[in-house]
Amino acid sequence: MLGDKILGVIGGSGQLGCAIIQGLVAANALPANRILVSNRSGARGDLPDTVRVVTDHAELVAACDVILLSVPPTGASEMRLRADGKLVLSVMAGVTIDQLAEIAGHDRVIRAMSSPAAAEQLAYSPYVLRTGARDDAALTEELFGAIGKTDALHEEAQLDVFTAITGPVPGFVALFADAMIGFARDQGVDGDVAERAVRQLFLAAGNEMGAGGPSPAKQVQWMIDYAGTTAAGLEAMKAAGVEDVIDKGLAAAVEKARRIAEAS
Ligand SMILES: NC(=O)C1=CN([C@@H]2O[C@H](COP(=O)(O)OP(=O)(O)OC[C@H]3O[C@@H](n4cnc5c(N)ncnc54)[C@H](O)[C@@H]3O)[C@@H](O)[C@H]2O)C=CC1
Ligand SMILES: O=C(O)[C@@H]1CCC=N1
Repeated sequence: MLGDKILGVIGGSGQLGCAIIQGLVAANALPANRILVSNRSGARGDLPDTVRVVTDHAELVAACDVILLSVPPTGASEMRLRADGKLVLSVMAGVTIDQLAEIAGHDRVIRAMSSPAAAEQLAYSPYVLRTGARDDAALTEELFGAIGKTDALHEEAQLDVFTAITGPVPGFVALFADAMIGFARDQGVDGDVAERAVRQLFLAAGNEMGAGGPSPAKQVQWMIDYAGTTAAGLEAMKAAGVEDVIDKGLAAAVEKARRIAEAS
């Protein structure tokens, strides 16, 4: 279905738009010659060669069946695509589905979140759709399924939660990794060794968590029940309020995503 369409990515030379295109092409979901990019700053080197780049949105809209918006949210709500009933999707943080309907000029719109892990087909891309796009769920799942995993959400507000937790990659995980590297360095471990060790840990943990198996909550409980060195560390972290700190940080990110709608 998606393979029969022409996809236009507005902002497709940017970090996220380019990663989505790379992932779609790598997954053979869409050949590069069926993708158009419209970008204010022109082409960028790592876009597949046969992606056509234009600077005029009207040219892209006229040529494409499906339009994906991936420009910065500031000022995005002022765009007017006059997309003539064509499916318009967005991966922009904070830009609401009502604003998307204004941008598209109709309500065949889908608001999603994704991440640059799309390039490796490892993004998580949840979405909500407006009534006018209710027949487009299968195509949307094909598109986002090709670049990772996807879910249909029923409450738009939850997209702001995923903007905070799965939009940035490695995002908050990098902070935890850096704290572990810092701890090892403070114990006298060479910086390069500490970094190599922690990168390997996160690779192993990521593979294990991504493969399914017991839930993270069960894994924590097993480590606590094992009553070894890790249990001592986990209990000390919990007693120091690590979960509250994470809650506060993520709540601040969600709040910022919600403020974007007012500012954009
Ligand atoms: N980078 C990330 O990790 C994530 C980004 N997002 C969202 O994706 C969107 C794009 O973000 P990035 O790719 O990081 O930004 P970016 O700054 O790397 O790329 C944006 C691109 O859009 C172009 N552009 C700006 N205004 C334009 C316009 N009016 N018409 C055509 N092109 C225009 C710029 O020249 C630039 O190439 C944002 O809305 C952001 O909230 C969402 C999840 C993760
Ligand atoms: O940090 C950001 O603003 C981008 C948008 C969503 C996730 N990362």
